[in-house]
Amino acid sequence: MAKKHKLSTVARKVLREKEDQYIQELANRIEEYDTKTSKATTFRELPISEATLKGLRESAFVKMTEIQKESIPVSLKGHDMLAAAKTGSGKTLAFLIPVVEKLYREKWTEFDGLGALIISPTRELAMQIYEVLVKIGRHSSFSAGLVIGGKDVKFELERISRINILIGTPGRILQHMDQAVGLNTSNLQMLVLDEADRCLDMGFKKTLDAIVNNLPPSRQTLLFSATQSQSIADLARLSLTDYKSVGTADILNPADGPATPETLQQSYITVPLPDKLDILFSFIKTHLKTKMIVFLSSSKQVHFVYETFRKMQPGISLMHLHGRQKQTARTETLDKFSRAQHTCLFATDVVARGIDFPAVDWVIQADCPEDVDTYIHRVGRCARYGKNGKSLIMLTPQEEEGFLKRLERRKIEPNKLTIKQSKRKSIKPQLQSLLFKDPELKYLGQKAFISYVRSIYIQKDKEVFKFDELPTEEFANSLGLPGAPKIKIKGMKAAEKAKELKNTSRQLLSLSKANEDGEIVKQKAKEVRTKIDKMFDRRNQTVLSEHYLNITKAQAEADEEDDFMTVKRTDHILNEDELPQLIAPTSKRAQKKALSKKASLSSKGNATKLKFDEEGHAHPVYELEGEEEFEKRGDAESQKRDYLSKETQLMTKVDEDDKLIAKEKRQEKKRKRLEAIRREMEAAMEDDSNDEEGPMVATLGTGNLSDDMESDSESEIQPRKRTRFADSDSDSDSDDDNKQQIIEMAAPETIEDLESLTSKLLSG
Ligand SMILES: Nc1ncnc2c1ncn2[C@@H]1O[C@H](COP(=O)(O)OP(=O)(O)OP(=O)(O)O)[C@@H](O)[C@H]1O
Repeated sequence: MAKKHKLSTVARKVLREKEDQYIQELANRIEEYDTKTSKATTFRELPISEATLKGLRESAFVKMTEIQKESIPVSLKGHDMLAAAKTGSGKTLAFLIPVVEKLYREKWTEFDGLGALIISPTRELAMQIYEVLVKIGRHSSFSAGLVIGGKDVKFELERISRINILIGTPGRILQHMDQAVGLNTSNLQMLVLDEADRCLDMGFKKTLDAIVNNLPPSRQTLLFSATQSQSIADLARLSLTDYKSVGTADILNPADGPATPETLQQSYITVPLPDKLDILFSFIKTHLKTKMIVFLSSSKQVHFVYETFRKMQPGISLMHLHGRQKQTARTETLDKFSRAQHTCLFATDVVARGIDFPAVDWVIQADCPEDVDTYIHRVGRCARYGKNGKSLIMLTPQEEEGFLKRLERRKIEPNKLTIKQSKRKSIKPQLQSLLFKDPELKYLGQKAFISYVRSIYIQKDKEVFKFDELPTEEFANSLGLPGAPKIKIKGMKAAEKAKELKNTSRQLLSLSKANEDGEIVKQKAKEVRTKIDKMFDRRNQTVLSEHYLNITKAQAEADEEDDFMTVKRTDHILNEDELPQLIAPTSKRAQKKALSKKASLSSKGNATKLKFDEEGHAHPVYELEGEEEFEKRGDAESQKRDYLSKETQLMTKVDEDDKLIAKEKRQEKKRKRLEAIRREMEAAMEDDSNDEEGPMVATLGTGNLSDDMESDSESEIQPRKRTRFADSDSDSDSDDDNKQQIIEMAAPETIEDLESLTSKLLSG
């Protein structure tokens, strides 16, 4: 036994020496590789390790894409890099291979701690990078981990110290760095920023600065993106030293052609805002045998369109994905959509960047993106890796000219499409009926309306997004709403504010308009209204007012719109002229009601208030006291002084109490305001792909990602069924040497399994 052990030690020593020699050879080959003259087209021709080559081969990666050919040899040489390449061109491998190779050449082990940090702006993208890393690094001997928020930091701490390659979203990574015994980055060799320009966008800048300040300056840094919207100066902030630019000229210089894939067929249609949903529904109905993504501007839009279209059954499976869903739901949808053949996914820009969905036929941009970069990333979800794909953008007449001009500047010239009249079908009546029947849907509609209007209002590019020209009333109708919910925008002009103030007499107005159920039936001058219309209005009023009450009750609970927009009123059309006056009820029923109220009051005459003494005798509230009794209590002057002093004391006391109450109220209000700001910041980070504050966490070695995501305590994690896998080169576990290559692990079926797979130290 001892002899055997000695032998294997010797064998290991020999192996180690061989490995050292091999690594030295690799280093020499890298040194000798001439990035200008060498014409390697396959991964095999690169100076990279057998372990990585094997991982690549087993994942069917043989030939390199352009960006891979250009960037990998340069990164292998240890240069900092700013790399840009079109969507779907294989950037993920372009940075993962140098990362894996660097640690391999450094003979990194779990005891060396964190060797590489990969930052992605969204959780979904982080998970995807992780999956690719697991595939190509399956024969490498270090661990990888995913930190995307959610699990309490303590839970991750023990595991994080053993991770060699960490992938995560900026917020969560920083959170770990901020821990007293947090992430130890002193040994870090490489930093990668995927979707670098997005990582530098507003909201991430400070976080990234803080992260970078925590990293050793000697590291190698790689920045990758499909667009380079930020200036080079911004990127240099990340202390790129003596960096090489790869592929950036194509992306930055429109003269070299569009920044979109050649295999992408791009088109646009001009659609008035109120017709958008009709056209979208017709489009889906006529493309049932396709896989498409429909981009909308906000989570609420996505939610509303998904819920209503689902009820109208277009004949294709529908899915939805946005930043306000729980991470488990998001992951599940991503997974389902990836596997589906014919389906339609409604999404926000949370999946606009980086996500590699297989075989997407169409990308529909139902709402205009905020800028051309977002356009490029959205359409980049199809036509990936040389495959064909089609995109369609719906532009309102207000947006058309401005946005096409911006696209043209980047050499993107989509074809104009027109819609056949015969294919046009209005879904307005169906939507109205749906919303009429389902108060929740109606509420969603109102929220969708508000968030769309808000999204236009907050756009920076006022030449494209013309808030003042929004056909709000027609748009609200097109969503199935009876009218546009009124929206108050902070910073309104004084005149508009005065107008709002005028509305305070609305209660009076409402009273006289109340029907027998106490509901307010809105009047629309000279408009013929059906019974259904009236019922619809009544329902509408009830639904929103209920929610409105909830919204106004606690400002702190208000969602992000409430910062600068609030639902000001719930009935939709208000004739300002009729506001402050006393209103004569117009309907017969209301007249009758008003009269009967009046009649009943007058018939009762003026009420006299009485009070009862201890014997039960009634007295008027105010009784004149007899003169004798009055004089018994002293002269009038002293009685007056006593009375005044008593009342003053009382008032001082009441005043103090009032002040105390007012102070408490102020403090409460302040607390709520701060709370609202905190929530809003969290929501802003959570939405639009800025997900690092969210509640999800996954670390390598937990064994099951979904358990991590759902459970709050370690104890909730269930043990999994374990399967034995052998290294493909070893076919028996009977002999001791082979036994060393056998790893016990769970069957890799899902991302959770993949994650647990990398937690093991696999032998190379
Ligand atoms: N060398 C290769 N051989 C075969 N397939 C590849 C190769 N490189 C990448 N791919 C495939 O091409 C697709 C796009 O790759 P990837 O997601 O890395 O693109 P990207 O450039 O990062 O796109 P985006 O800018 O949208 O993030 C993926 O499905 C990937 O598996």
